[in-house]
Amino acid sequence: MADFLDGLNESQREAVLYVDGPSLVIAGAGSGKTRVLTYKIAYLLDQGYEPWSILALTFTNKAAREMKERIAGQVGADRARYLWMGTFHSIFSRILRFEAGALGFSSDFTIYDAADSKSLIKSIIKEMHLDDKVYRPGAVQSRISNAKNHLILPEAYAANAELYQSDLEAKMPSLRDIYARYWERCRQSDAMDFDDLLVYTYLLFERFPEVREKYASRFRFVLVDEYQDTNFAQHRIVWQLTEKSRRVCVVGDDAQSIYSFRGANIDNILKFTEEYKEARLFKLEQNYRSTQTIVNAANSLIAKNSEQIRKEVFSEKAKGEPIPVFNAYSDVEEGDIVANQIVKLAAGGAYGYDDFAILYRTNAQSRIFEEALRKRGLPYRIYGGLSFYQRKEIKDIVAYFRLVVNPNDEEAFKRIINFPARGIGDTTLNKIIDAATRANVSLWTVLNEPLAYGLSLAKNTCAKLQGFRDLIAGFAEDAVRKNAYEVGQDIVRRSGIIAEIYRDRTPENLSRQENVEELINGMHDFCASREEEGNERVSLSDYLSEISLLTDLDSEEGEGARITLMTIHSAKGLEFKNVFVVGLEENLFPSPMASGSYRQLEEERRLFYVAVTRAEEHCFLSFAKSRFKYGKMEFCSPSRFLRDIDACYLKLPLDGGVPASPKRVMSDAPRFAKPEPPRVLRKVSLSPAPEGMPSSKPGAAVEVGQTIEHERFGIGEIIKVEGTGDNCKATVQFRHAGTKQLLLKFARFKVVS
Ligand SMILES: Nc1ncnc2c1ncn2[C@@H]1O[C@H](COP(=O)(O)OP(=O)(O)OP(=O)(O)O)[C@@H](O)[C@H]1O
Ligand SMILES: [Mg+2]
Repeated sequence: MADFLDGLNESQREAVLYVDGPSLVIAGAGSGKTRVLTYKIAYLLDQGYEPWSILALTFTNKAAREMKERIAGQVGADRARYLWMGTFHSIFSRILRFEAGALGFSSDFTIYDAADSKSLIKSIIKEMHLDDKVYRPGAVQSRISNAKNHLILPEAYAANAELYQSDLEAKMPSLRDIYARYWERCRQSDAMDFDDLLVYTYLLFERFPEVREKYASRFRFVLVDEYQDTNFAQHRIVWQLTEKSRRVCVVGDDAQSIYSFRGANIDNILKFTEEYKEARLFKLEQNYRSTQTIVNAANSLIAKNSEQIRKEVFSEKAKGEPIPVFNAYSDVEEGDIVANQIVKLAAGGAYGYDDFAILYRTNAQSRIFEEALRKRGLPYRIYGGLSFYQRKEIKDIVAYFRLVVNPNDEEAFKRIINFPARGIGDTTLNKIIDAATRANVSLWTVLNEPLAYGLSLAKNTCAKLQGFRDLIAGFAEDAVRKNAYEVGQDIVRRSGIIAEIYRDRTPENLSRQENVEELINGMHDFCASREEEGNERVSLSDYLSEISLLTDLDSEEGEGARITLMTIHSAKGLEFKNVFVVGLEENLFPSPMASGSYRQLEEERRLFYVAVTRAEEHCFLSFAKSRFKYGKMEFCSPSRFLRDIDACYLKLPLDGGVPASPKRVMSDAPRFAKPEPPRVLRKVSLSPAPEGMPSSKPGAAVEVGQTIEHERFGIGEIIKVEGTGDNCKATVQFRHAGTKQLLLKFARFKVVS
């Protein structure tokens, strides 16, 4: 024990060793808050706490995984495995699955993602004959979400004069009715949206004191990272669990609170010491991440905010170089400057590609950087694009899975009732929705007995509905006996989806085919690994619970080092040797939505602080003087935030220099980040039989017999080449990934021999 405490400084050690009551660690970026939590958990385990009695709540699942790995290194993987560690959403969905019955849900309840809830809100607005230009679904969704994050349920919402007033001002007087209807519809669908996972956990503990007691005594110690970004609901749940035990430790930095648009509230930090009166406050002042220049620059920046808890932060690392500010002529040139800098730094040999991150304010900025990196053959990975599970073909299949597991799932129902096309049109669907709404039942219930619910339908429409019902009911029967992988494969084949996407061999379809195979392979591996852990039959429902909260941050790291591209919001808690903070322009960063409000401007400044403090050795800032926006060129002026950093820490301003001559190593990378293929041998290929004669070799630089190295599938031998030009495809027998057909235009590989 003494050994590993050596890795802490005096104040960190004090914070770790204090376990007798509530504590709060407030400290600046890079000062070891997350490290304190990690060590504290190891310490608790060492003190005899059982792993399952420790609950640690992190901001991303990835953060939880990394923490667990570190703890495993200290106390052994066997013990670390049983820790309750994850995001609020993933931990509480687990608890809710156990306790769903009490709340009137089944344990197979669906989790609606943001797109599902938006789609349901859209239908409701339509059914209520409201104007969707006034009641914009996105705006309605965020108001409902905000209410939920404040634990305001529909009844209380309707009774609240202040909220009504605000809805009137927004010209949305019916908002409370939409909310009430939305709430009911989710219940009928046996579905919870992301916010519900918190609301229902809170309700569970509030309405069932014995259940609350059970969890409050199971979790003997509760720890929370990034506490500044918890919302009211999360804050209350932590209170429910620890009011009695008082064993709670939260860490955070008010200067990094960047999620107020999601209901996070810095006041939670302040309230903590009011509610846990005996709480001990620990401060950490030494930054172990960044050079002195970066720390000082960040300090000078955040000092411009008026609302903050005063803290000292210093670094004893190298002084470091002043922060260069690049002044690009255009957005495209900004991309080139950044890519050239990376080439230059990487050439020195001191850095791998995973030592670089490009951080931007909005996802839309990624494209330019992608192109610049791609031109130079630099490997990268984008986070925050569509995650694998949000792609259309995957969502379609997952909708089948969802309906099979939970036939009441309205959004899944609507998505696939006529996909693939089976002649059931919108008119019929609308009749079903109407009847279901009138009778307060799910769409599935109406589908089962259309006549009983007064549906007037043509005979052949009835037959089609019956066919769909039987298809799903058949899968559901199988799902009780078979494992997720077997049912999944069956569904993909028998639903007609395979026929649909193998119908023609357009490049889009080829990539869809690959994705579907990826999904099924993923299911195979999921079942295999769960079975290895001793689970008997891994059900489709188990699989769905596993994937419904995954984001692209959670997919496996790519093989080989890559440059990271992400928004600053997703970079929270992370660190990289070299960080590029780009697009520092007015109307972009700060975001145009923030410029009008002092509070929001301060939040944008905190966001900038988060960005700069991700850097360990080099931080680069850049802005462009012109940028393509909404299809036209706009001139931009440098961000006011650049003036907030003391000039002595900056190297001002630099022009781009000569763009490097682009060299091509790999061809086009796909637009979105993709989960890596599982490491075990692939068990299935869903492709139909290979086509007859190989066509003549096209102009592409590959031929049968060559060995290639693919970025994701590894080493393989080309066994067939067909098609020409853009349609040129190679069939490759990979050593560890089975046989794949690659469209050369898109494939990322190099010829080895
Ligand atoms: N006492 C220490 N000795 C050596 N390295 C340390 C020490 N404390 C922290 N570090 C290192 O400093 C870096 C920052 O630590 P950590 O990520 O825990 O900070 P943080 O306060 O959580 O930062 P953020 O506010 O960005 O989340 C990590 O690489 C960590 O391993
Ligand atoms: Mg941290």
